[in-house]
Amino acid sequence: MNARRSTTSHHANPSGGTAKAIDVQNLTKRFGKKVAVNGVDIAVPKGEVWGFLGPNGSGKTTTIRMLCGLLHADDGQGTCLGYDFRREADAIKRETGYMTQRFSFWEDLSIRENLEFVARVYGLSNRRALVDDCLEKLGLASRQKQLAGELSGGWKQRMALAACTLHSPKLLLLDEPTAGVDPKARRDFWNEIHRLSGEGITVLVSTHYMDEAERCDQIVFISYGDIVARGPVREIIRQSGLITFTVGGEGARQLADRLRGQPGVASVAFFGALLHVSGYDREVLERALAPYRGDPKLTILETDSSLEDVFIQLQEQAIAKGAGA
Ligand SMILES: Nc1ncnc2c1ncn2[C@@H]1O[C@H](COP(=O)(O)OP(=O)(O)OP(=O)(O)O)[C@@H](O)[C@H]1O
Repeated sequence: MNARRSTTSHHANPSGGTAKAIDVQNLTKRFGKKVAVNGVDIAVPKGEVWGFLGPNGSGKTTTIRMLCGLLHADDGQGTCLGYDFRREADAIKRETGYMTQRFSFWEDLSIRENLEFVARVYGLSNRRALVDDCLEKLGLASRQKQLAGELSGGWKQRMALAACTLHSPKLLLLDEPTAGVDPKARRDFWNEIHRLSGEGITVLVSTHYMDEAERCDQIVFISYGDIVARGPVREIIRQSGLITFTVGGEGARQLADRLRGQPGVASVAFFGALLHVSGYDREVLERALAPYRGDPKLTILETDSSLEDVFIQLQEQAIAKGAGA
């Protein structure tokens, strides 16, 4: 089921159009001969939550770091929060909260001490009240004296979110904020993201989790430095043109190897007890499944392709393109 929030028109600006928090074109970064980000365009309306997806090493972190001025772009133009992203990095940093992949706080300081430290680094006034307010909003007040090093993964991430929102940023760039965090803590974390978005904060969040992608207003899928799909989840699934059948029942598992590589079968994957068999041509796909239709122990049904089906396909296409290049 698509768990997306209903969004966004309430964030439209008074002039009628929807103002952009991020509006960059041709963003490019090379490391030696390697092109990590290859002329990417991203335009995120203010107040929306966008998901940034892609296989490991596809350029998500590099893009995020260029957007907040931590990494110099080799090419590209545009604005972040209305500032020129190449020339006004300091202004962007002041109004942006960036959460890195790795926990980067003092493990031997308490939650409160960490937040007070961050408040000092930002030169914020009225620090005590600010930290109090932030602890309260993020449900950290009762744990404020706990050492950061003793927190579970979920609470660490919550503290990191508190730290990167302390200075009231307008934009949050979150790099895999929930990696390794349990489902309940992930859900709580996402509730916070949506609460912040409700306050008008724009969020770009990278993730490998499909359920998280489905909570975003739109997603951008990047592979080998290129954007290969973008849009609301349903739209990406529709545009993919992918057709999926599920195969269930006794013996379904044994079918996987037989179906893989058959004409018309683009991918075969297990989703719990069901086998998802996907392709682009219904007729050819039906032909591949036809020999098993008569088996009374098997149930073969057409289903909506999931984002994960599409994600796997996009990834395989990108790998094939990379191999052929
Ligand atoms: N400082 C660097 N020097 C050289 N190569 C780098 C550097 N930073 C990133 N890269 C390379 O650039 C490519 C993109 O990396 P990046 O970290 O942006 O990917 P990612 O999509 O964030 O991956 P992950 O999902 O694993 O975090 C990778 O091939 C990576 O090895």
